[in-house]
Amino acid sequence: MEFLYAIFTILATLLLMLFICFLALLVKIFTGKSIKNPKHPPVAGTVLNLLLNFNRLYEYLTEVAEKHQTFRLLAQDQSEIYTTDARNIQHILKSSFDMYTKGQYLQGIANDLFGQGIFVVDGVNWKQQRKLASFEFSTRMLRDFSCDIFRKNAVKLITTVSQSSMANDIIDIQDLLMKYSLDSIFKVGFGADLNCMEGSNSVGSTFIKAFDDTTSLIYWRYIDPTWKVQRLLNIGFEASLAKNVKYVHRFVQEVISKKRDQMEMQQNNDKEDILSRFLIESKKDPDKMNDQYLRDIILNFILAGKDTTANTLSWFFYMLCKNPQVQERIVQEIRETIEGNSIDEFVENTTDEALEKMHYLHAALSETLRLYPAVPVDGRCAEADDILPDGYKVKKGDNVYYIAYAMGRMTNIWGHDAKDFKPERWLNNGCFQPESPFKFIAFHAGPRICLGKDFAYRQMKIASIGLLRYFRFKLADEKRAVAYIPTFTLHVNGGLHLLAISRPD
Ligand code: HEM
Repeated sequence: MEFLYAIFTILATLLLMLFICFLALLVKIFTGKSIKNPKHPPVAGTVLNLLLNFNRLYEYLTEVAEKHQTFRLLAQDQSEIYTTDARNIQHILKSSFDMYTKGQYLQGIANDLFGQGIFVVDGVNWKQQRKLASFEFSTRMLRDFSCDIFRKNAVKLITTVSQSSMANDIIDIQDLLMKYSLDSIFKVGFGADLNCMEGSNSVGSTFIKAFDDTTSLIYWRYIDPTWKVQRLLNIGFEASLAKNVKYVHRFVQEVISKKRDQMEMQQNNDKEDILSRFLIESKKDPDKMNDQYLRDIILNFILAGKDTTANTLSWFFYMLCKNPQVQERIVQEIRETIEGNSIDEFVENTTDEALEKMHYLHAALSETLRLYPAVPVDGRCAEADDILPDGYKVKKGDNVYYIAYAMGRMTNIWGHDAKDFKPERWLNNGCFQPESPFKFIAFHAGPRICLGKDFAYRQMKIASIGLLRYFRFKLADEKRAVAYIPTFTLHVNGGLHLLAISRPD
């Protein structure tokens, strides 16, 4: 009885909070001076519209963006401005970089998990991490080490798919690719083996689950206006979030301690992984670069590298099943470029040189990211009043978001066939032609453009070349609708179920 009473009290508190938010928004709608002012972006609704359309969030934003290139949704304290205008995007991400930051809103939401990591911080902290990480990412050592890991893991990927193919089993390719990318980023990040793909490490599976649950629950904070109360009372989603964050932090902390001990024992080993290189760097400034700081850096890299590439590859395979002629065209390019008698020899031959020759594959991956950007919506917070290049006013504290998902589908940006999957649009005489990063915004743009872009393309190419060379993929159930779950990245809801048919040599 007492338990039921507690549940009732919690639900009543949450409903009351929602009701207060709703009233606050109503007051704002009827009294807000800027609501009908044409100098401000048109109001398309309130943030409650996001909650009501949660399951089709990006379709909803696309529909509104088709009517207004820039619009806003009212929130309690500020406006949430959304834009698909490349001029505005260049302004917030580059020309007025210092005026648009990650902001306290995002930091308040993401801090519990990502602490002081590169994704969340601004100013001096960001500059220091960016400088260090850019240097590491440009080294030949990291490039060679990571490609070597991608190849070794690609062999495991092919072997796993081969077993399912022989048994005629359905494969959840997204699940497998998640494991592939987590094993890879873990090895490149920490120099440690997680072995998720082989399923030999139950600790690895528990870590993935805790990490995934944590990121979904953090994302929910954008939608749920009652999350702060839940956190304060340690109830509902927030109670489960707190438990998961604790587990993830403890896990990473242990990896760091182990690495430190290992490095002290083996003075002369090659410091190829990112953590070892940051640990060496930390000796120069041990007070600032303490274990917690290193934990935040590494967690941010896992977030950056795991879901983005695995999700993109999943949508890529989905597109190839929907467009079998593109699948065959890629296989033709693979056969023309890379040879090898055994799987090991073939994968070993996916050298940097070979990857660079594969223009059509590069185009097909970019086309996937145009329609299914791994980060579908991203934004910045205005630190001062401003006017966007399209003439609309922004108030200090407003968030300005760009909708990458909508942009890829807009005919005013990509032409009448914007919604079609056409790798050819990226090619000129068979050679890949890059687009302006403010138009093709999947990797962000300006000084904070994705640091792992080349790294990600190499990883995605090595995995897809290996899989497509040995198998033809088709959807296990053509009738099953494929949709996304709205989180930080574009995740296929319920996985992507495929059949892999062995290709003759
Ligand atoms: C298809 C794969 C990927 C896509 C689409 C992608 C996209 C993005 C986007 C949109 C951002 C901007 C986030 C923001 O500041 O709001 C970003 C930042 C970043 N990405 Fe990626 N990413 C991918 C893979 C990777 C990988 C594999 C790594 C590293 C292992 C990586 C490392 C980073 C880092 C460190 C930043 C932060 C840069 C900064 O704030 O200065 N990314 N990425």
